[in-house]
Amino acid sequence: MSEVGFGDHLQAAFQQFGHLCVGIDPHPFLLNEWEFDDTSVSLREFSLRVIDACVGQVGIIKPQVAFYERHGAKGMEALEYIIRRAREAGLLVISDCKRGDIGSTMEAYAQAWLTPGWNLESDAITVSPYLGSGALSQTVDYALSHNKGVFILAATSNPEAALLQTAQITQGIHQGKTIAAAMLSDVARWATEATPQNSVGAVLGATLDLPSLGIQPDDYPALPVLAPGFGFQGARVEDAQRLFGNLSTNLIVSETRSVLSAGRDGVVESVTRRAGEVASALA
Ligand SMILES: O=C(O)c1cc(=O)[nH]c(=O)n1[C@@H]1O[C@H](COP(=O)(O)O)[C@@H](O)[C@H]1O
Repeated sequence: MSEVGFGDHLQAAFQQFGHLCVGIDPHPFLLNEWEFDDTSVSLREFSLRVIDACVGQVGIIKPQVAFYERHGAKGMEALEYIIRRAREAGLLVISDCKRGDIGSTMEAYAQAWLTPGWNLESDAITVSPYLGSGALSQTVDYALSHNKGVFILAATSNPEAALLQTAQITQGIHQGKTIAAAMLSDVARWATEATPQNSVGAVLGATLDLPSLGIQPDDYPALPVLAPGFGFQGARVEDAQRLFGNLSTNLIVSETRSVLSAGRDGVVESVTRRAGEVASALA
């Protein structure tokens, strides 16, 4: 019997709840709006409220690790706790830790975040290929052999990224492509070869005009795509099919501030409404 991997859980989440992923980024300004102080205890309480609002409405959450790291060991303890609670409640947890280093160091990060039973065990992580995508091969192998997922940054939503990610490669198998297109091709190759399927994906910002980065979405297989940039950063989910073409099949629509700025009293309504809007946009 074949193993049930991250990709299978992702498909089940899409089918049951649609494509919304609620980011949990406890910005100090959000903590303040939610009438919490800026402490590790508040991080935990804030996150648990978001998790409660998500259970039964969305299938995927994405805690942003940086906001927990801000509080040192106590913040990381809060993160461990909320990841465990979310996974016990049936949510898929993509820990947004954006690790990127040489291969042997990446292996340690993969162990930290993707080992069953370990403190930070998540269902998937985000990683950066900007030390060379080959440096991520152990991470991809580790994730797949533990039925976990990996999302590799290809084209990011922030405007500063363009200078680097639109630069053209002048040698090797990707000669003539932009860096973003080359990264996406590498991710697509891993994604196609991966078993369990749908467990390796790319991060593509929804704020981008992909063709201007040399990326024609319909030229790629329908790999999982984590797409931040909807909502607060300005992209509209109504445009998702047009922006992502074939890649919208397995699109994870990631939103944080647009959903969480509803405040502690409005978050349940906000998550429910947004999940419905995303489901209709990608039906
Ligand atoms: O990997 C990410 O999630 C990510 C990639 C990217 O290209 N742009 C981007 O904004 N993000 C993350 O998505 C979140 C932004 O959420 P919003 O509040 O919806 O803008 C933050 O946690 C970012 O670190």
